Amino acid sequence: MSLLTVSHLSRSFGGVKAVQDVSMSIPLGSLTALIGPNGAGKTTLFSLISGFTTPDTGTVIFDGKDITGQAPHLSAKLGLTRTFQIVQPFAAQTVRENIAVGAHLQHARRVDALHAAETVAERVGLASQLDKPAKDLTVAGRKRLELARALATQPKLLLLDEVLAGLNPQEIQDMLPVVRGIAESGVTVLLIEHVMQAVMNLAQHVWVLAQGQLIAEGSPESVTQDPQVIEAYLGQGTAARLRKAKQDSV
Ligand SMILES: Nc1ncnc2c1ncn2[C@@H]1O[C@H](COP(=O)(O)OP(=O)(O)OP(=O)(O)O)[C@@H](O)[C@H]1O
Repeated sequence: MSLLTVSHLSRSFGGVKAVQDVSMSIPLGSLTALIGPNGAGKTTLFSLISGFTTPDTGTVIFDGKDITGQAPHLSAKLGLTRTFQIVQPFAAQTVRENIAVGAHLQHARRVDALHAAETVAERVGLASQLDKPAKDLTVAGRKRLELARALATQPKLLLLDEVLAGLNPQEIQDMLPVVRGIAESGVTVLLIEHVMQAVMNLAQHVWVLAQGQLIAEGSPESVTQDPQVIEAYLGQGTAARLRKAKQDSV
């Protein structure tokens, strides 16, 4: 069953076709990844799905409802939440209070939101940092906080925008089980990621965007060997050059 169905979604900014006629279907309970070179349209696609940007054409159906162009807080209430590449916590507030902001979507009473924040902190490995001001967190801590705030809204679908960016190899290794754990708890996850090691490690299915268009999809192994994908990342003619280099070397 599809939890999210995007049909023929397009959005231009002036002359730039950021997203062009993109259609995709995200199965309930899946962990999939959206990859593509810089400027491919990945973040714009997230913004179109989550309601931060209105599409020129196309539709977004989430959990059986048409949410095209719907305000982000209404979609979040239905269970669709996204994170942002640039993490902006309330710096002077504690980690607990920051996570509670997300929890308030489902919990009207402050005491309940603060309590829910503690449970979520456990899930992302922030339990020991709950009383720290957010500004005292490391980059890796801030990434976990962003994840926690999103998780606290109790999403059915979580759109993760580069939660591993800026982390060192050890921090990435530490974060992978956190993301996998979220998916295993029943949350459907779609992640934008440049760290290919993480994509290969986590994703069951990969979507590839280039210049606003979906150019490939499939298993991580198949898309990374797709000539069109190699060209999109490394430039025209690369796939043929690589093939020739391989033939010459045998
Ligand atoms: N608000 C905007 N106004 C004008 N142009 C925009 C706007 N948002 C995105 N763009 C343009 O749309 C294109 C797609 O950008 P987008 O940020 O979606 O790509 P991306 O794949 O997320 O890139 P990256 O991997 O570098 O984050 C780019 O050419 C970008 O400059």
